Amino acid sequence: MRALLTLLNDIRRLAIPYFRSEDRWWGLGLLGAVIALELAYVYCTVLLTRWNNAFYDAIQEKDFAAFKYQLMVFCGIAVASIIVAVYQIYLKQWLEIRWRRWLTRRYLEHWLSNETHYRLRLSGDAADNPDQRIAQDVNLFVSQTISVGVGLLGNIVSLCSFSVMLWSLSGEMELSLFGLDLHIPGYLFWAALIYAMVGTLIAHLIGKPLVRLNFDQQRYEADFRVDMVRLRENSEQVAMLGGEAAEGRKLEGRFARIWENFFSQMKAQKRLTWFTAGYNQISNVFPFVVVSPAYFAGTIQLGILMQTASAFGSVQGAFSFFISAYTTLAEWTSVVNRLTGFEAAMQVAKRDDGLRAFPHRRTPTQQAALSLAEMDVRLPDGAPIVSVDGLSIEKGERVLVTGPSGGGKTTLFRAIAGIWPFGSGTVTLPEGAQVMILPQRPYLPVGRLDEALAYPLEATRFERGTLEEVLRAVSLDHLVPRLEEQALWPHVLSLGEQQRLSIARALLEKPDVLLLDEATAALDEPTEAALYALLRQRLPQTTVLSIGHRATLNALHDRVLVLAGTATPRRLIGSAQLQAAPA
Ligand SMILES: Nc1ncnc2c1ncn2[C@@H]1O[C@H](COP(=O)(O)OP(=O)(O)OP(=O)(O)O)[C@@H](O)[C@H]1O
Repeated sequence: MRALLTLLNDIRRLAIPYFRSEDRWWGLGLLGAVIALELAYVYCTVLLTRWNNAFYDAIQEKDFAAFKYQLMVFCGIAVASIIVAVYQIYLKQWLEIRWRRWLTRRYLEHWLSNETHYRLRLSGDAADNPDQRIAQDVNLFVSQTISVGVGLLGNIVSLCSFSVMLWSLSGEMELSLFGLDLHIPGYLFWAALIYAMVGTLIAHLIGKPLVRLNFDQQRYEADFRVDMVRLRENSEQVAMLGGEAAEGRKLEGRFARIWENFFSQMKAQKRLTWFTAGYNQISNVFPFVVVSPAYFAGTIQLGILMQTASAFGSVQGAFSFFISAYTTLAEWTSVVNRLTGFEAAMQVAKRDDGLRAFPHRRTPTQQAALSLAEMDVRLPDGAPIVSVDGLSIEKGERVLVTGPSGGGKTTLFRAIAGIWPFGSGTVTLPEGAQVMILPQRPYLPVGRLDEALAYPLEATRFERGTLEEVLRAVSLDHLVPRLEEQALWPHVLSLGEQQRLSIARALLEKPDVLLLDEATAALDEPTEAALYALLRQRLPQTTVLSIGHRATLNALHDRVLVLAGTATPRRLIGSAQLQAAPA
């Protein structure tokens, strides 16, 4: 019971915001129309049940005129039902896509703001496959919430209408059991109620494991897909390393989980179907068994028998809505759980005390371009990795950061750029200063080359001449005619070309602080030197911090800082200090 209340509360939390959003009038209008049509549909069913009485009486009485008249009545009810059914589906889908668009935008905004997508990755497995949650779960949530919600309402209304009908029909019948004449008020209603409730309860107990199994299945499917996407993205490396067999084993392993879980799902589904199929068969005759004594005793006409059977079927059908919708409900529950888990993980990732980013203090002064104070950079598990007591770098200064591999240089850069949330300390920058970090392997979005060049700004912000000029400046003249071409650029360009393209990006964006994390490591030394000279010439006001291992880099910088020490955390100190007092 508590689980049900939690589920309902989660659904409310996920669903309500849309109906309070800027799109609420559309949402409420469509929802109102869908509900009205659902009620109209129930009303048509009530009319049809009543029609049974008149129609079968006409047959029993062999009254041909009444029979013909009832056929026309039937046509009227049938046409109305068809129109209602068509528009109900149409408007339901309309509501679905509007709601989904709103919810997808909301999740995308959350996911992309405050580097949440990155922090979620850092925080481990709290929310697996966010892409699946945004693409698939949002879709399922919306469609199932509408269909289950509206279905539930329709079934409650149907239950009430037919219960009243059954109750009044019960008054005309006496129940005789083992020769005893019993008078139980509304006995047909009670019979339907008990029959349906027992069925619902048993189905609930049998179908319970399906919730967990559906949840797991979605997750295993997504893991399998993600691994194949990764393989596709890295297919060249896999081919060069001859890693197909290893990849095959991994994918087989991933698929094995799908296979095993699917079998468990099949078994659980089979158990449930044994029950539901049997239950549905019995439902065909159960009402007749209950009502027939009165018919054979001559108390009621054929029309009443048929109307009662039909009303009985509707009451029991409304009750057993949960039985027939059990798998949908199970899937819906898993979707709701996944979305609530995703929301909670995003909240944690955003929360300041959970994952605190290094505060970026902005100062109006232009004295130091960048200063670090009492930086204590840590790993996600809390282990200290780099410490910087105090460091001040002047505007336009070029500083090289060196140190052992795995020493924490990249992590320090992440902290300076403001995306690394573990640790404490302050990064101070001039007011409005823009920081840009260029990694060793630049990110090139799939699409046109000019878009990849201007990323994350829009290519249209730059004149074509400007884009051509920066390409030429970094010796990528041969790419100038391909600026409008669409391609998988990370696969088409060599790593050195990609690195030159990202230097061209920096030339376009002119950041105040440029962090080069082995951003030229794939280039030959003369080209590397030429690019550093270019940066000095084109961006003289930009403060450049580089990470690099080559000795030739020393001459390209004004100062060298070293991550010193053998134990963690390593301290960042000037190389002069290092010579004076080796750590
Ligand atoms: N997201 C992460 N989760 C856990 N540990 C991490 C994460 N990122 C980095 N580390 C660990 O932090 C340590 C420092 O990594 P970092 O990439 O900062 O080193 P580096 O000095 O730049 O190394 P290299 O010179 O080899 O590029 C490594 O031991 C690495 O495993």
